[in-house]
Amino acid sequence: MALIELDDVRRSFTVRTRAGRFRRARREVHAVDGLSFTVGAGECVGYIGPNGAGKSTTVKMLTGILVPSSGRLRVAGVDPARDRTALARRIGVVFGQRTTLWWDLPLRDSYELARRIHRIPDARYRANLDRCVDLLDLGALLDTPVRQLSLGQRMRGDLAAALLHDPEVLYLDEPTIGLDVVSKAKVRAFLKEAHRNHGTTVLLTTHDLVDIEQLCDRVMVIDHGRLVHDGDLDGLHAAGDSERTLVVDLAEARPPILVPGARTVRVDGPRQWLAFPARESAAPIVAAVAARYPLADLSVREPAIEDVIARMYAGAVIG
Ligand SMILES: Nc1ncnc2c1ncn2[C@@H]1O[C@H](COP(=O)(O)OP(=O)(O)OP(=O)(O)O)[C@@H](O)[C@H]1O
Repeated sequence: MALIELDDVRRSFTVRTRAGRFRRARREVHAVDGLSFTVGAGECVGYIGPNGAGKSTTVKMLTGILVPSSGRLRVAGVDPARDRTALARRIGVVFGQRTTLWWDLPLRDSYELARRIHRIPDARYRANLDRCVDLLDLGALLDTPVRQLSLGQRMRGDLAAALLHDPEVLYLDEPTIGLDVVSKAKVRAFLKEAHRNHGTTVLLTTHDLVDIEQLCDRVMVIDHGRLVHDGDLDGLHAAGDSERTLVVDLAEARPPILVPGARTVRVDGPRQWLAFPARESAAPIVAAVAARYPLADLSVREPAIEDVIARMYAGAVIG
């Protein structure tokens, strides 16, 4: 069953630009320009693209905040713009850069408000709150006003608020942006649990390919308001011929490392950067480096989404 359906959806904005000293010209911006896709119940789909590609405009239409200029759009069978209030009980939204929590109130009070707004039955509310507090490690923070929370704590608080009413669909807009490694891991583990054990359908916007790699089976790429890729992450890497980077810290400075399957692209003292195809495993390269060189540390870096998309265009393998 499709929970999200878009058929030739468009949304334009008229912007005024200065054209000479006294004249102003009107220009149409096609933020979303003929999007068609469906997301099935229980899918976790990455929705990525460069800045200004039309991601936020899509999510705003899916939540009913913006009305499409044309086309057909349904979420759980509902037209979001027409029935925004009914839909609000069935969806959850998390924005990495904005909070839906009450700034001056303790976390606990924001959750209590969510309980009333969504009319969550007592037993279900208590069970869901206990689960979120446990998985997101919120126990010690419940009585802290939101404005005193760190970014990572606040994000965990926001995630709980978005899931207390058991939404069928969850929109996540940059849920790991600005978080440290530990907070990112907590957020990802929680989302995995929500998706696997509760069948929540997730649409995830992010600039971090690790989010996609760990959470999504499918990734859609949007650019200039159009869908330019819909498939798995390996397919995206293959289309873009993209590369990951193995960052190697040797025990001492050495000439460029030579191992099969990777090429050394940079050397800075004992640190060396080795590029290898993103769709290949890092394991044999790590093993070869470890067998031949004295190692102090290793890490693998994902390519930037912008680079993957740029390479897709360079290879003109869009589909
Ligand atoms: N209210 C608006 N008025 C005028 N133009 C807008 C408005 N909202 C979005 N746009 C334009 O529509 C295009 C798509 O914007 P959108 O915010 O959807 O992109 P995005 O993919 O979410 O980008 P980012 O990754 O930077 O958040 C941009 O060119 C943007 O300037």
